[in-house]
Amino acid sequence: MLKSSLLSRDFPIEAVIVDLDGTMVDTLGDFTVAVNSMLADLDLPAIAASRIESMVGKGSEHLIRSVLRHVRGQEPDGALQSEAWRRYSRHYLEINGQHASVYAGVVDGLHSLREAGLRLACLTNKPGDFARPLLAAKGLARYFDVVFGGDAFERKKPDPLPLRKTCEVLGTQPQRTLMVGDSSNDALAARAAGCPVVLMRYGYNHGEPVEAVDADGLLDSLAELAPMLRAGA
Ligand SMILES: O=C(O)COP(=O)(O)O
Ligand SMILES: [Mg+2]
Repeated sequence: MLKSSLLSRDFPIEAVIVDLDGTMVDTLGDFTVAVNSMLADLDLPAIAASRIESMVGKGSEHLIRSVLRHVRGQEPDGALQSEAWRRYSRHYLEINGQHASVYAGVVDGLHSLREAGLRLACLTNKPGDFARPLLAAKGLARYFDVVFGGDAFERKKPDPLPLRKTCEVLGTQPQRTLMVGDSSNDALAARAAGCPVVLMRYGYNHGEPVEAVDADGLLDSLAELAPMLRAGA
């Protein structure tokens, strides 16, 4: 269901910025395998996928820090953090996409948005070197004019900077650029940047119900979006 403000004739949507993890691809399996391989290397105990799910969303450095804090019960020092990061990124790149699946409706949804003449950007907090091969492996890269990872700009979502910069590159105003995400990170960044925002109900919202997040609508499938935008144009 979308709020009517999103369908305003004053600001028709010209471009869509799409989040990656939890929005287009269910990557929890990849995160779990890479994190637990890293923990095994460091002789640390494994962590459950359900726990990892609540730690995903603020980029890989944040994930590693949260995992180490959880399994050791204390803040990791810089040396452990960098060794963990080195091992995690090696494992992640080895298995990238093998334990991940594209959510139902994503391919149809992206195809329809392009058919409707909208420009598309992928903006994720995942490092760009992880995101680009994943999009390519899942056949999603072709839909995007640009792809920005969490290391593309000085700050990540929930800071509005990545959305503002992406709008600049797309050549669209924030009010005409819709953010599609799955978490409060995406919604906070969009609100602060002045972009309308819709969230998928099925993603990872730091273990919190997504219904509680301030957004312009919630979707069960990305395939619902283009017909809704067309109806409001
Ligand atoms: O890698 C993460 O932490 C989450 O990435 P996302 O911004 O695509 O949800
Ligand atoms: Mg996400």
